[in-house]
Amino acid sequence: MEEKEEAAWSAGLDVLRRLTEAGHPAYLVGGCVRDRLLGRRGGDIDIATAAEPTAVMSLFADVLPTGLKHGTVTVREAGFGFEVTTFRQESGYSDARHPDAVAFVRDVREDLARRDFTVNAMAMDADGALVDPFGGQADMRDRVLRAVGHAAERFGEDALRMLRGIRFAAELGYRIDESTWDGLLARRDKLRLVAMERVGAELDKMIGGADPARALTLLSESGLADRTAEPLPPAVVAGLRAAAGEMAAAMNAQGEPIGGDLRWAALFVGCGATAADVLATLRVLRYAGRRAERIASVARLHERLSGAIPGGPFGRRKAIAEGAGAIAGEAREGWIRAVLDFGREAARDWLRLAEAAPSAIALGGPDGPYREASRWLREMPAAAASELAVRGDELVRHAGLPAGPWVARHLRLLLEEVALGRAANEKTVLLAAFASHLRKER
Ligand SMILES: Nc1ccn([C@@H]2O[C@H](COP(=O)(O)OP(=O)(O)OP(=O)(O)O)[C@@H](O)[C@H]2O)c(=O)n1
Repeated sequence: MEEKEEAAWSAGLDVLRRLTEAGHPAYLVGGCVRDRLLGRRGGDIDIATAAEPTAVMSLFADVLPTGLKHGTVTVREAGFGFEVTTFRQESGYSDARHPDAVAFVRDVREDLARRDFTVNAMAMDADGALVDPFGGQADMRDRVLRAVGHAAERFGEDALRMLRGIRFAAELGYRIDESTWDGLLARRDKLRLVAMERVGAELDKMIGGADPARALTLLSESGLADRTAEPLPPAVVAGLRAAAGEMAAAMNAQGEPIGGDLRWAALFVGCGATAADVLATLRVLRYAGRRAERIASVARLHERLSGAIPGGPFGRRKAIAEGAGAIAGEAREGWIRAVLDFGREAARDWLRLAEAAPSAIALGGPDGPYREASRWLREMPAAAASELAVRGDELVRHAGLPAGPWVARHLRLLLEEVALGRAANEKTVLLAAFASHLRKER
């Protein structure tokens, strides 16, 4: 991985040299310079130059006009793509997201002046020399996130920058400069102008980042959490406020770090959001399909286990942890039924959360029954109808009845018996059990 990133970096420098040799000042700019100085690798390598797009296009063989209106072309070099953008100034911003007009300028400093934060407003030439007119290096040293120039203006130009600011502060572990924070508070109502998918993408980076708990705290303190274009469910907003501390345990877990989807699940579970809140939130944030399903399944399973759904098995957890026979048996059965209802995947996800943050997630604390549950899950001979030693069409043939919804119902009955260890997962055993179920139904 590292090798590939170094190869991309040196290909980027080649592009810079080609431009410079043709008489056009050119620099690496923005996030790639910031990350390089911080010793971080990866991410896009962006180039800014005095050359106008037509001049850039004439210099490179493999080049695509990807954003001519904004002065951007994509140069492909050594198998990597680089956005090369003409130095520009922006003006207008009537939608608080995009400039109404851009104008090409001659000096990289003018280009840097339109950027959001000092650490993002540095340029580096092909020899590694920095252009740093706003004190980005000093702010890095002091670990402070500061807007370039007048903060309220920067946030008014593009309201997304408020979320970016919180993300960078959390990711880099920087404090937010006071006048930058004041500027953010002054413009926070503009957040409603930002498309929800953009809000979702920023939140996702915060949750998946280095310090999600801090990001959530800043979101609440700034009031941005209640100012999105489409409201987040009140339970979630309240949860962000209340649970950020507790969630730190789950999301910034000391043990095996958990990935983005599970962190979302941890957040929801930890703030007591219902599965319905979860789905509503993910819909508002435009997280589609499988992801939303995965996160919601964990929340549903947790809801079941915590007894929010009647019959939750982990209610008398202390007794279970102490191994009290009848209650442990009941818990095991409840857990197995929950696994059948929500799937092995959700069960594994939930167990990983429980292990990562026993006090926040696992009902019953560090000694709670999740350890037993892990064993119960491993010992289940089948967790889905497809794992049974008998298929639906065999039941149809055996019964001599036309296929119908009864097939799925009977497969489920057989699955429960197998999963609970009351019947062996063998065809003859299952067909006999099926015959007996049929007789009872008549
Ligand atoms: N709303 C924005 C977005 C970007 N930029 C500028 O454009 C650069 C590149 O933006 P982008 O690639 O979106 O972000 P990065 O800063 O590279 O960081 P990340 O990739 O983590 O989002 C930023 O560094 C910043 O100089 C900005 O001023 N305002």
